[in-house]
Amino acid sequence: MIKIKKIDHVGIAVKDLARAIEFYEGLLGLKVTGTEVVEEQKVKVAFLPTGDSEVELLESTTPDGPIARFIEKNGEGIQHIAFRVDNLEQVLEELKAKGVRLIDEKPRRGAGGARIAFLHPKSTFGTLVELCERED
Ligand SMILES: C[C@@H](C(=O)O)C(=O)SCCNC(=O)CCNC(=O)[C@H](O)C(C)(C)COP(=O)(O)OP(=O)(O)OC[C@H]1O[C@@H](n2cnc3c(N)ncnc32)[C@H](O)[C@@H]1OP(=O)(O)O
Ligand SMILES: [Co+2]
Repeated sequence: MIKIKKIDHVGIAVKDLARAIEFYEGLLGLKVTGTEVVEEQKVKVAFLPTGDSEVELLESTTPDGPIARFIEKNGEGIQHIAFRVDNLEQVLEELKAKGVRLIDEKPRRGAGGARIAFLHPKSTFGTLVELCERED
């Protein structure tokens, strides 16, 4: 039985990370707790906690990465929602067995040492879903 623990983060695609941070920190009063480049995903990210969940701002590091492609098609905005789970491998196996289209069959390395995997929006009623497992 799959158990979603909480919304881990909401991923927001932006063109200019520094300028987006000026808004989220300067005007909304959130605080960046870490920035990091995740090469495999071709992104530079910043995390800003909001209560029990976080905002993840994502800027593309290349013109052909998933964030660049998303912005090209849709403009800036919410690109994915990430749910926290305990046993990612098992969750992926279970969803696959039930016919859900997985983008990642095996966990990949995400920001902050998390293990992550994406579900295809065609299988999730239009939202790109990230599953992630990490220490609290
Ligand atoms: C660092 C890490 C972390 O948190 O630790 C992250 O978050 S990394 C976050 C960035 N990394 C990722 O997003 C990796 C997973 N994403 C991907 O593999 C890709 O972006 C896909 C989701 C498969 C989309 O690929 P691609 O852009 O090549 O395909 P496409 O444009 O032909 O899109 C196929 C269909 O999916 C839809 N589609 C594409 N991206 C979407 C999105 N973000 N949300 C909802 N729907 C989306 C398109 O509109 C299209 O529908 P129609 O056919 O109806 O037009
Ligand atoms: Co994410």
